[in-house]
Amino acid sequence: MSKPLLAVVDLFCERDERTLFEALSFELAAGELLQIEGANGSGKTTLLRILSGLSNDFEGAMYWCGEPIALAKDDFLSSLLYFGHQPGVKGVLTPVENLQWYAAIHPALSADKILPALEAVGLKGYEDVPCHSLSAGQGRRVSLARLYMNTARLWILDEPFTAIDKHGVIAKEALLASHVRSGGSVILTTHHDLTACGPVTKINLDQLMGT
Ligand SMILES: Nc1ncnc2c1ncn2[C@@H]1O[C@H](COP(=O)(O)OP(=O)(O)OP(=O)(O)O)[C@@H](O)[C@H]1O
Repeated sequence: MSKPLLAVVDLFCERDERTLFEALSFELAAGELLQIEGANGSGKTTLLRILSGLSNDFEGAMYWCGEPIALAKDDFLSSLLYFGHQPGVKGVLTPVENLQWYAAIHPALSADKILPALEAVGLKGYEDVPCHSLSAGQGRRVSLARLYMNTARLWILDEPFTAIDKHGVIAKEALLASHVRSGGSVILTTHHDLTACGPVTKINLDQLMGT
């Protein structure tokens, strides 16, 4: 049997002496979409940051393709696209410049896909406008354009649909569906009901903690 892409064993995390989650174990297979649910403050962002290697403030173990994640770090990081709560878009740069910068620092991003990606997120005509002149939703779309440019096996997405209009959400759901169909995996948080992504595995942090 093939090993899971990511395995999480007995994760425990507390902040300010409050347990956010404990005894959290799960496996993520290639081609699986996992939605982390929970109320505001339940620990979704904290969990995603731990899973992405951005926070070491936890107990428990994680495995990447069967290897302890510390030993598989290079492969794990080059296989990961993390989309954080903040758009990560520099206002003084244009959408094209922002994406050129992303492509330069992330090996999973392909620079020749920048213009098609901006068109795919509805920003054709805005390629060379400084991002501080864009709306909140357009700024978020610049960041989301990264998803159209990359081949990372694992996407970890924190509230990717924030500030995105209804048509944009439908398009992003189709993109997630296409990613998992082609064998990619997704872990995301969203308060939207996912209706067009295919099968969704869910973990609810409130239920885990009995709150
Ligand atoms: N660096 C930190 N130091 C101390 N407490 C923190 C830190 N980061 C998060 N917390 C606390 O941990 C709890 C969980 O925060 P987190 O952002 O993970 O929740 P969330 O489920 O993503 O919430 P939301 O749905 O509002 O985005 C909150 O009470 C928050 O105040």
